[in-house]
Amino acid sequence: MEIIHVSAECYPVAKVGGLGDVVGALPKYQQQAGDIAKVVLPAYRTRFIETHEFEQVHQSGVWVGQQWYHFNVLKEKTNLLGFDLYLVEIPDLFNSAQVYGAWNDTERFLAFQIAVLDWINEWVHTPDVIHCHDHHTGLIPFLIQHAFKYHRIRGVPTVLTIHNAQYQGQFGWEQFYRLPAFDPAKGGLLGWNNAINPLAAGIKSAWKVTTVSPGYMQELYQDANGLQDLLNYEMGKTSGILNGIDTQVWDPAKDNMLPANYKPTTVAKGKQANKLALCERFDLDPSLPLFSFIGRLVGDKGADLLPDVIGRALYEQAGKLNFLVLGSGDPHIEWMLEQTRAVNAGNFQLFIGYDEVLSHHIYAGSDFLLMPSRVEPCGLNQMYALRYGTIPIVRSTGGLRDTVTDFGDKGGNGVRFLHASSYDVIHAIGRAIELYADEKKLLKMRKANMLIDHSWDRSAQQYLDLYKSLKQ
Ligand SMILES: Nc1ncnc2c1ncn2[C@@H]1O[C@H](COP(=O)(O)OP(=O)(O)O[C@H]2O[C@H](CO)[C@@H](O)[C@H](O)[C@H]2O)[C@@H](O)[C@H]1O
Repeated sequence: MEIIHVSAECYPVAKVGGLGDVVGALPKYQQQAGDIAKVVLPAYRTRFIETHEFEQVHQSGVWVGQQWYHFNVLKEKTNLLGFDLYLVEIPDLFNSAQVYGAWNDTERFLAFQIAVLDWINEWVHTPDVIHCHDHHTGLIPFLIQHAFKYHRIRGVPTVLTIHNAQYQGQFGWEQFYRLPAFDPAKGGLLGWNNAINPLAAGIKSAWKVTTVSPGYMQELYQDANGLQDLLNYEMGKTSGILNGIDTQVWDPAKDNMLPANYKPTTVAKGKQANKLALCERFDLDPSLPLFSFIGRLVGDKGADLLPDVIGRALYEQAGKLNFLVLGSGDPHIEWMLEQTRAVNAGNFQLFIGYDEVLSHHIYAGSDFLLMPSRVEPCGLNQMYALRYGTIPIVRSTGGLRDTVTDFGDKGGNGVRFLHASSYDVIHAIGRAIELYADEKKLLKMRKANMLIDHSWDRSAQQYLDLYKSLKQ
């Protein structure tokens, strides 16, 4: 079976968050299972793209409204990632390393989607399925079915995976002329709430719609940032498939980004060595339990709670714990965290920015990983934490609820709390400090957590079963 993943991110080519991890891993597992998996993404000017070799396999141009853009399709030469990587180079629109947040994002991702379909339309064969990820590729299922120029590939099944329904990519109806000509009777499929909504268009037009955990799918029927009615209407074609993690990239026994490698049997010594190096770098006392946070500093991740949580926990539990935060995002949250550090520097350190190597080191060198997310479709951090013997402390929501159980219950692997409030997070931290004091229990949990299988094998099979169900 030939599967084409179309995405805005793919690790290690271009990664902003968890979407990159998923699109960098799932195709690899599909390829290992004997299928042909290809990934197509825009050619940003990221370090990976600048430092690897590509061959040109196609060149053409697209009209986006009255604007003409030349594009090339480039293929990575060595199959380095374990699957074929194709980049759509549109020099006029993707001319920096920036993935999202450009003033003309709508134009950039529209041109990208049209270029991808134009290219696939020219192939001599057709793929078995086109798998789209998030709203940046959400117009593809609509265009392939209703834009006149794609009639050759009309029958190709499409799957849309929602990694985060908070982001939908809406733009005004006055811009509909930018899309390739389509059957006007079908125009309503593009819209939601008086705007063209690429995520809604994808949900309406894709043959199957998935999201990244069963728990989040259930939540989306109640609240999907305005799309809940649509998801209820389309319920029959929706399902939740839990993300896996790339156990080759995320393996504490072999991870070359760590100062010290370790496995379940050597976790006590290994984690201590990583913690010592981490605490030395950030000037923190290694004898205290280390609570860390890694991620985008946005309200959905509960990052706005961190300044209050850190300030109050360090006051209430003075001298009993340290915090470390790695992330970037909302400038106000960044500023609040800087202020919190200014008065708690001995027990709280902060790295504002994106640093893949440091993130690996924090997963390995921390005792606890905090995830007070308001919304968490799946969450990968808690699975990385489990694999690195770090205890996750999570709000009971979405994929976090599907993967973390409370240590108060038999066989529990982490600490869970209910509300995204400082009070609940601080209470959970208090329970974690008690757990830390029980060395025997902590070690047993760490060892057991490291052995939990969150690899992609099972989920990749679920995707395969889904694709097979689409074969006519
Ligand atoms: N400053 C920083 N420096 C280094 N690394 C950083 C970093 N900030 C984040 N990361 C890394 O980015 C990834 C974040 O993964 P999440 O699953 O939390 O992501 P996100 O919310 O972006 O993705 C969405 O898609 C994913 C995939 O489906 C879902 O799991 C998730 O719930 C959904 O919100 C992890 O690999 C983390 O280590």
